[in-house]
Amino acid sequence: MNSLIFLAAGEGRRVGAGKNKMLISVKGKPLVWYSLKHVLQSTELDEIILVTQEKERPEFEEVVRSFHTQIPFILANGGRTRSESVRNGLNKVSEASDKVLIHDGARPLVDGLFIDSVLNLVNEKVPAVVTGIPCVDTIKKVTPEGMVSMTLDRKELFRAQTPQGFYTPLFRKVVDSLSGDEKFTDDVSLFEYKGIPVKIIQGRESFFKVTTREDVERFMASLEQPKIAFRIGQGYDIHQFCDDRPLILGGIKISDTHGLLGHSDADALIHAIMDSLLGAAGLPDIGHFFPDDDPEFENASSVKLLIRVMKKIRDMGYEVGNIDTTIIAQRPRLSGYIPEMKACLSRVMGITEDALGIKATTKEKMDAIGEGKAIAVMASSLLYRRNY
Ligand SMILES: Nc1ccn([C@@H]2O[C@H](COP(=O)(O)OP(=O)(O)OP(=O)(O)O)[C@@H](O)[C@H]2O)c(=O)n1
Ligand SMILES: C[C@](O)(CO)[C@H](O)COP(=O)(O)O
Repeated sequence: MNSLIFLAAGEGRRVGAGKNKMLISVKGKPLVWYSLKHVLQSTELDEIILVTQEKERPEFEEVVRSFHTQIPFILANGGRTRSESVRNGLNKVSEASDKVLIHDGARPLVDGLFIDSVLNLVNEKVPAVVTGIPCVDTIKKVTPEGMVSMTLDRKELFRAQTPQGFYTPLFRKVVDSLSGDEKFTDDVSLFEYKGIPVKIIQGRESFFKVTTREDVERFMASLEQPKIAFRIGQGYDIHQFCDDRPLILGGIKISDTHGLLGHSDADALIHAIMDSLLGAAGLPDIGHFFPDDDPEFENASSVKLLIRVMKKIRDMGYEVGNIDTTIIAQRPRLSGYIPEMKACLSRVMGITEDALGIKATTKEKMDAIGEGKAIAVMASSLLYRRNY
């Protein structure tokens, strides 16, 4: 059985809102609503121990009711310190609990899948797991007089976050063995103090704790922007056949003659893909970047142009979700070449083969393409960008 102790009994003095920061209203909902919403995305939790100050209980109960969740919520009284609140919460954890997580309610952007992955790591042999962020700043140890006494080796330093997970029977034992006077600022410290190994895994910056007024603003700003921006784009290209050029499609030479007419190597598949990528990124088309009267691009390899387009979109922070294409050609028969095209283009674009669709069809002998005078290609791309 999996339990989570949800800490919400602080005063929020450092935020200075004149009330518990968990009850600050953000877009019409108390901050605790966001934390609980994310915690409730977990599929592994069997009970939540909600630790609150007694006088604030009704407000928290109202938030819990609003979720209409099946997970039992058990209420515990907050203590004078965070550690005391943890103790009180632990006293309410069910006897049958195997694993217990402790989570600061003040980390509203935690996610349920992450909670589940911490739970899955904990067992009798790995009895304590802490999440943290490797330090990127140089860390100074300082004296009370404001002088630097030493510089710590940041390679060995992590900033601890919650959730922190424990094998419940051992956690109970450790908590019972302490006097309660020890000063710990997080929960795995109890295990470190007792010499019990603690595993650390990487948390996420987004799980920051709302501690100051700036953190409240950072949280509000995070609600304004979508976490992932998706962009779609389409591309189309058509080239006439000619007798005296090689036929190159998808970066693959299909024949030495009966190729396509064009300023570059006339690889219509790559051209349509490039236009779809550029369009998705809101950029002008390939004619703008690789003009057909510029000698630089005469007989140019379209693979090389594709590399340049990929760099442009990656520089803007975009990644390819997937690309789908249809080659419309009456001749030659292309199905045998498609695996090679996929291998070549996915390598060039740095995407997996399953992110690239290449299909071929004919025009049933109708119109110029159907008469074998040209090849056309349609492409669609999905780009995404993470907003941090
Ligand atoms: N006696 C306490 C103190 C803290 N917490 C909870 O522990 C988490 C982390 O604590 P902190 O950020 O220090 O919250 P506050 O104590 O509310 O803030 P402050 O120290 O600024 O007063 C918060 O979710 C807080 O509600 C708690 O349950 N009981
Ligand atoms: C547990 C903790 O969130 C890990 O970073 C942190 O130590 C809590 O400290 P606080 O002073 O109670 O906010």
